[in-house]
Amino acid sequence: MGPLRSVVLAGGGTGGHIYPLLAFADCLRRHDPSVRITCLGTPKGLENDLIPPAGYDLRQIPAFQLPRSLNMALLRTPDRMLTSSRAAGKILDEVRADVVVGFGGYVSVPGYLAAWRRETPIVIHEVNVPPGVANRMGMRFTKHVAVGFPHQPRQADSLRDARVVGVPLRSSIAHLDRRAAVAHARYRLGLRPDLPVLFVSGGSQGARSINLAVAGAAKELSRAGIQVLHVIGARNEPVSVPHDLPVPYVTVPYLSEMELGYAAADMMLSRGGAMTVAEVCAIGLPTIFVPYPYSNQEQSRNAQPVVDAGGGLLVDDGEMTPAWVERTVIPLMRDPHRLAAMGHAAAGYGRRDGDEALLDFVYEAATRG
Ligand SMILES: CC(=O)N[C@H]1[C@@H](OP(=O)(O)OP(=O)(O)OC[C@H]2O[C@@H](n3ccc(=O)[nH]c3=O)[C@H](O)[C@@H]2O)O[C@H](CO)[C@@H](O)[C@@H]1O
Repeated sequence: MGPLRSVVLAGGGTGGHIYPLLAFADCLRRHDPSVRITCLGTPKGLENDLIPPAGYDLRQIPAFQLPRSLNMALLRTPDRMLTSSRAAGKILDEVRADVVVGFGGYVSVPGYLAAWRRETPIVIHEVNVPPGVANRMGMRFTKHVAVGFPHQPRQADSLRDARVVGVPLRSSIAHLDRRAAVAHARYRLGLRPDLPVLFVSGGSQGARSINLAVAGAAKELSRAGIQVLHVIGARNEPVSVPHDLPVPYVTVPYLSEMELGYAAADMMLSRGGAMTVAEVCAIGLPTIFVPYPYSNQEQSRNAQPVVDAGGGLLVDDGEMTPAWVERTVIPLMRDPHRLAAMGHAAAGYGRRDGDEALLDFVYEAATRG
């Protein structure tokens, strides 16, 4: 592999764009501690909470609102986007970027534009079908497109020539041995070691419908001897569950050490964000997916292949009621054989080496142009 001296990483807004960026940065640093890594972010995005604590240089460029459609974005290339792209360009020049790797989200667009103007190689990593607006814009400037899942090139024309590399996952998740870590994880989370655990998460923002449905079933779950670990979402109102439940029902606004939740869990109930799908499959955790209903079926498309392989269930958000949770979750959680079979099927769809595969692709793109 040829040497890379300086790499600029762009992606932000939600956890779904930032976590793969960080996992890739870790992989890059592991392979070559001398490579300079610079991340582009906006002043308000979640990247400010996640990237600097992970030890990476985060440079802020001015934020702008990206229209939801590509045509609108191209028609009304707003002044603010140009201002942002000039700011990104200054950073690329200063760090002498060899390559820009973008993970989507509005902050990646100025990075793509600036790199294109300088003829700096661009690599795009996309985890969704269809690709987001930012990455679709970026694809006009590069042929180096990588995707997270094998079904994406079959389902979106724009991804037909993309390389399937998998999804870069945090190494604490990619290398998680659930069986070895379960006792410690349950202890850390205040859960009992001996009873099954349902792990509930609405993605990086939390999900109100899931929160209400599961909390509404708290009494019945508890009566069935099922413990719950429930990530509510930092901006959502707390859920109300009875105080005198006989088994633990633990709620947290956000779980930074997501691997603890994954290790503690026997089953997950979650949104179908692409990172979550990639993570539960990599670790073989059976999951009930409840896709976010307002984003163009993006999340049901993420989860469908896993469900087809037998690794999980797919449920409409509209069905999320306490009665549904009681009817479906309780019998499933009481059936360890079925859970094991689902976990095994999910693992068959997952992979743990997305970071390494993307790194190979980036080296190729940067050295061959
Ligand atoms: C509503 C919406 O548009 N959602 C999109 C958003 O999802 P969003 O960012 O919610 O979801 P993802 O599931 O892709 O990623 C969530 C990430 O946050 C982490 N996490 C979550 C909760 C927590 O307490 N702690 C924690 O660390 C998860 O481990 C995961 O790595 O980006 C995804 C990737 O582009 C898309 O597929 C989703 O459709």
